[in-house]
Amino acid sequence: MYLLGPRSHTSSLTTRIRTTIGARPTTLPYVPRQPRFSYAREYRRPYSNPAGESNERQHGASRSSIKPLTVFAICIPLGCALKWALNEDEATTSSSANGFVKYKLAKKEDISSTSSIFTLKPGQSSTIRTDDPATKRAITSAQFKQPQLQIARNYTLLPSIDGQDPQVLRFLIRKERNGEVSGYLHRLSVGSDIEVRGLSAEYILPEQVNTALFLAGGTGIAPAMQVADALAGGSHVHILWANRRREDCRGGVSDTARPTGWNWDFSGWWSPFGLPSSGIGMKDDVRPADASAIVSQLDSLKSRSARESSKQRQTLVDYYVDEEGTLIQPSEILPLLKSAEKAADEYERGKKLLFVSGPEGFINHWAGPKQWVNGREVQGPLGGVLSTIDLHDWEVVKL
Ligand SMILES: Cc1cc2nc3c(=O)[nH]c(=O)nc-3n(C[C@H](O)[C@H](O)[C@H](O)COP(=O)(O)OP(=O)(O)OC[C@H]3O[C@@H](n4cnc5c(N)ncnc54)[C@H](O)[C@@H]3O)c2cc1C
Repeated sequence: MYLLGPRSHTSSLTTRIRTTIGARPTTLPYVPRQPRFSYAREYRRPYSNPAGESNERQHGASRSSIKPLTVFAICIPLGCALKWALNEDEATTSSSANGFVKYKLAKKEDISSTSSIFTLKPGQSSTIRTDDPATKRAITSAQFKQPQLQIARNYTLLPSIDGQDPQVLRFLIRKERNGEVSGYLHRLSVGSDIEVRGLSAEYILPEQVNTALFLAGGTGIAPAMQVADALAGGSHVHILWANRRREDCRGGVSDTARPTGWNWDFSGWWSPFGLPSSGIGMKDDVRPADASAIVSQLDSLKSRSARESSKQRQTLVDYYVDEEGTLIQPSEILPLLKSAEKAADEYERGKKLLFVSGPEGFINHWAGPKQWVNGREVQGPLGGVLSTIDLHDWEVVKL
């Protein structure tokens, strides 16, 4: 029997709400969500600017004769506007009204033609810390503000790399075609201000995890990396990472041997990304020298787990590339589930978690859509390909 969830737990943890700038700051354990790649538009509050308001009044005043009362009426709003403008930095950097704090875009590292790693450094005094013990076993994301449109989107925090300042934040952000926030972020130059709010937890890992198996699509690798980081050395982690193009996972070499006859004809096999499958077979047996920063970080996570654990608790990564016709097959998942179950019986207990993370189409294909209940998004029943597999006591988590 499979469990989808733990349902009540994850439904509250992974609840997705439309996010407005004016909403309360979100901190653990409250977990707001907004659609990952869903086309739902978020509520937009019209941009209101106290300075603009005062200008209007100023304009109105200039049409009338200048009387002492009028001067007074002009000065007060002008003074307020000036004070607001001068205090703006303080307000946005101190967990203020809307909880956003100012960061500087310190580095933008291209991973592919559509995605980059954004490295953020604190703008002023108040920051979001990545070493908070409360977030140690959580999959966390932060919200980025698009100031002109007054909308915000979630981006999953990448785990720290060796020697990283705990005040620094890193994110893998894909530029969506016509995407409002991702487009805005990708247009920013290094040194620009970015307003960020968070962190919030999408999911908190149970105390005892035996195995975490990830079906990750595209930027869905970020939560997989957080889990691999949190469980390194203590649990078995196996990530199956699917991408549209090789450039997204440049230099990635799969750990698990392929089944014989891997160069099957994939025509007709449904691609979760909607691209035609060419059936040209694996290409990741040759690792270019210039592995992407994400692949390098995955390699570091694998080395760390190998150093810190026995063979049964290692981190493995397999790469799948749409344009190469290598797609995650249901027939590959079953043996992985079985071998993890066998290892669990032999070595130790703990939960067996099967995560599905990535674009909406990817999640729908593997685990069925999430559902909206009373304005909140919940896990919904298990559907898709995984519903046709006997999952025993694996828990499925849609991220
Ligand atoms: C918890 C969580 C974590 C996330 N983590 C990451 C992450 O680490 N990295 C990452 O890159 N993303 C992540 N996302 C997704 C991210 O939050 C955004 O959804 C994504 O960047 C798109 O936002 P946008 O404003 O750029 O695009 P939107 O403006 O919201 O548009 C999204 C897509 O919809 C299309 N679209 C817009 N309007 C319409 C319309 N009317 N009709 C048809 N199509 C339309 C656009 O062309 C675009 O392709 C995460 C989401 C969640 C919920």
